[in-house]
Amino acid sequence: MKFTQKCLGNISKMLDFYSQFNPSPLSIKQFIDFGLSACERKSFIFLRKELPVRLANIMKEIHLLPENLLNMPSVGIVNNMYATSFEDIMQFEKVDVNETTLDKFCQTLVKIRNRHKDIVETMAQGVLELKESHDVDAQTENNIQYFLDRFLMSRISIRMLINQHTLLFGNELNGHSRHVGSIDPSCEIISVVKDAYEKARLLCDQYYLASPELIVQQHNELERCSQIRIVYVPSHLFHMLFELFKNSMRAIMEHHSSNAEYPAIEVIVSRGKEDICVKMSDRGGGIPRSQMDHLFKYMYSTAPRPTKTDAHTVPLAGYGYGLPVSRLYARYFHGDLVLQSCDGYGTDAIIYLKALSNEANELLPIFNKTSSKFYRTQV
Ligand SMILES: O=C(O)CCCOc1c(F)cc(-c2c(C(=O)NCc3ccc(C(=O)O)cc3)noc2-c2cc(Cl)c(O)cc2O)cc1F
Repeated sequence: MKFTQKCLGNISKMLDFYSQFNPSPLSIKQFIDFGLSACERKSFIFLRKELPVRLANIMKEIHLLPENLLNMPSVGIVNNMYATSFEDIMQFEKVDVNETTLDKFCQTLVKIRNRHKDIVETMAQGVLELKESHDVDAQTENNIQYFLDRFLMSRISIRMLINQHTLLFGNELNGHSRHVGSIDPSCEIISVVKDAYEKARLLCDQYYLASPELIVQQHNELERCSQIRIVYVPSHLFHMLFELFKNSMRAIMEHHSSNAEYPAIEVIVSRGKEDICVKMSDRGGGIPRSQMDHLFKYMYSTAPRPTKTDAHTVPLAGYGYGLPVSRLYARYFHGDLVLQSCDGYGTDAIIYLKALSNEANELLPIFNKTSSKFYRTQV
């Protein structure tokens, strides 16, 4: 069914209302402080407004997408999912706060999280449908890059709010007693590095029957001899590191395919006054400077879906969104992920994280005249 015919029903008025508000970014410190006081009613009151604001902001942006993309079947599915989830939350807009509504709210959040769990793949399928059915000009490609960065960042932020509430107040056990929701107040970075390396090494050994070793060091400028720890979401850090290890291993194994020896991957974790950095260096042959930007492009990297059953699919290859999404995770709390490659030698990937939790604020896309203008006036 054409997108324009899709009936948004009575929610379009509420979408207009809630999209007038800017999302309210929270810092990791605020997440922790709130989580330690853990008041379910306050969380409910905050979320029953903030979740519709964040959903409405990104839904208004979906409606500004180029018609060609908007009418792709998979994009229609995503739009309907968001409309359904928006309606689910609207049920709680004016209800009395009691035990029953709090339990129902938690169940609704879990339902929404499950509904949206494959949205990245569904969106990637929509981009693939567009590539296969239309010529995509530079302006459309730019619009899609701009939109997907914002759409996927919005999704990270909505899942963060849902996870905090369901882990703090739902029946889910987060399995780590000291964690505050999904946040580890004392996340030991080197442990996450080693965990991500071992998981990527498993895939590498399965496909290449060998894998590069890991050399990891740390340099703590502030407290010389102690482990470098951060208040952070371990699953976000794992996601970034796992992606980078897969890419480094793929480059090393392909570049040294005729050798019996493989150069180790070197990781340095450093802590300064402002930043914590995780630098991953490999000798995988590197990429020409002219090709570097492609790695973060959704359109360029949208490869045909790797068939799950095809045993010969390179297990280190995904849908091509691994790197841009990893950079969004780094940027979500005002960090970054950058690549420096030396063609013919190897690649350094650096994850920058805010050392101080009060500076690690959510970076949220805001739907407004500026963002709308971007879709209309791209040259
Ligand atoms: O499918 C996915 O999701 C993973 C998508 C991603 O798949 C890639 C992948 F894992 C690794 C590389 C790659 C190459 C390569 O491949 N070099 C050989 C070549 C030589 C010439 C040219 C050229 O002329 O164009 C291009 C590459 N060299 O360094 C890296 C490299 C890339 C990243 Cl992001 C990293 O963190 C570490 C690395 O060592 C490229 C990928 F693209």
